Amino acid sequence: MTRNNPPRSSGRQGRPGRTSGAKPGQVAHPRWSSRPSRPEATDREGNTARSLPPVPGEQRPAERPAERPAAAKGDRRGAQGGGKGAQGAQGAKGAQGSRAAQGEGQKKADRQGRRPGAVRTPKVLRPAKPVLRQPSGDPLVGERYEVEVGPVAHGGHCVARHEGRVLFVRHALPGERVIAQVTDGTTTSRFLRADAVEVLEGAKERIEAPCPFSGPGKCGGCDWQHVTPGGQRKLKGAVLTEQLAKLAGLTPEEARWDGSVEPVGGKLPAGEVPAWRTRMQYAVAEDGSIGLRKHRSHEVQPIDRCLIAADGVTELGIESRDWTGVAAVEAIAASGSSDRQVILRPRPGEQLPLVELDRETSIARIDEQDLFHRVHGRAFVRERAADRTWRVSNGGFWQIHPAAPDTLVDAVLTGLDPQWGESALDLYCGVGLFAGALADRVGEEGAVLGIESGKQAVLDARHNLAALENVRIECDKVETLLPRTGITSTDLIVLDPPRAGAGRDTVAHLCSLEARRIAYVACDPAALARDLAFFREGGYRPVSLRAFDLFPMTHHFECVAILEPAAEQQ
Ligand SMILES: C[S@@+](CC[C@H](N)C(=O)[O-])C[C@H]1O[C@@H](n2cnc3c(N)ncnc32)[C@H](O)[C@@H]1O
Repeated sequence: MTRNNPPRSSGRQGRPGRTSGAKPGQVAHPRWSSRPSRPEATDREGNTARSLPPVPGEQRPAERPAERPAAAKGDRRGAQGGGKGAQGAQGAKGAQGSRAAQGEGQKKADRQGRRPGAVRTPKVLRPAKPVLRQPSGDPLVGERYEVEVGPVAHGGHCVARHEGRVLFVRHALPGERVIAQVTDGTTTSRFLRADAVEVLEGAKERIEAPCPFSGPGKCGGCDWQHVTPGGQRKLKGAVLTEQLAKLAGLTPEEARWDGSVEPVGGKLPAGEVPAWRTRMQYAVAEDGSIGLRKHRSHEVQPIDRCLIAADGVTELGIESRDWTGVAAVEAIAASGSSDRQVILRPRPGEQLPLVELDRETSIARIDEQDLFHRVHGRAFVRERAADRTWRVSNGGFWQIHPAAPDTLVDAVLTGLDPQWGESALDLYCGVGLFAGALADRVGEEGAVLGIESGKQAVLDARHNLAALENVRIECDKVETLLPRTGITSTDLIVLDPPRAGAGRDTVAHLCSLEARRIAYVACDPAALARDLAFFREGGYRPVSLRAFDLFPMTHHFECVAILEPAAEQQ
């Protein structure tokens, strides 16, 4: 079979003459190759030159069936993210669909004047368009109410009430008495948003915010600069407890969670802020000063330093430059290598300025058609984690906290306890982090199938895991490709979906595969809790749940839930 062919629908993909050892329909144990036939330049959204339609009259060399491009439409990182159509041969119907999609893509490309080989860029660097909504009722913005602050809620704010109306209050802590100033809402709003602008009675976890740009009306990046590190983790734990109860009907005990949110990255001296953010997205004000967006706003809070930015980012000196003519700047400092990448979006009609930074860095540009261009240096950074070097191209997905990949891989492997010869799925696999770790454990008698919708991430994953013949990476949406594989059982599953989670249909499908264990890596506790309820419907229960503080100073955190068939737990 051709190297990059997807699994055959029988699920038996062993090399001719070789016994795979897989049950019928199980992820088989062939010598899958992760090697792409030919590496191609693509952007972080995954469009390759070949996946874009040819310009009229252009002749392209004939493509091997396994390399037939999927669809012309680009993937989107995160919840939006999937390409259209599986890569590779899906039979005549699939090929026709693919060609039809290309035709559509061609029309769209013609409309947009897109060049062949040009690649799309993610939403993240696109200037946001203001949404114009006409609110009903009289505006209450600026009104001040004295309130007693109630529990923390999902999203980084606390809940309070004033004359029966719910307020979501930022910069507050449970149990405090504060003056809350309304930032959003009218007399008819279901709830109001507010900032605690004055603290009348503070909680014991309250501290002076170390960052001068944090606070009411300022930078929207950190939610909890005013809270001790231990207090932040308690808040995150309270949010997880509440989401589990509300959306999964589970107590911490039932979820097999000890109630802690584990600190990551070692203890710092009191008052010091962890510099963990290896990827920063800066916004640029009209006057060229750089900063970060205010909370729920397109306004820029100018900054001269971000305390949570990793040293490798801070050292670039981005904040001390004039960025006139630029709309957005993204900076990446890899962990375990000295690679740095800065991705710039010039304002419409403006040329890329001469970029002089304090450290050597690769530069890329995003043009008005959202196309990604390498300006100089590499189009990728090399990250080091889980005993491997990982190529991550064009600002594609990689965990932001430098300790996150190792922490999550360790939690997944500890929870799944992969055995030699087992088969595994790595869903939403990005550049292959968990697939690589699983492949080492299941060995050459085992097999790992990774599924990822971002085409560039797939190329990176295939490159990163090229030495592992027991890994295969496929490019498509999980929900589209998985049912088409014909795989009816597997031993292990890792899923690491975007914030929106996996959803009912995907979870139902996963439950039908009769995996011995499932590891669910989740960055949103609400999506996790909802999906745990779906897993329960499918007969799976958590046997362990861990939460990690991988986003200090913000309300975000990461969870790893390990699930087993409920029957096994009796
Ligand atoms: C949270 S990241 C996890 C990546 C990887 N597991 C890691 O730790 O580096 C989620 C990944 O899912 C991809 N993705 C988003 N929606 C998808 C979908 N419907 N099907 C497959 N992949 C998807 C994104 O492109 C992204 O790479």
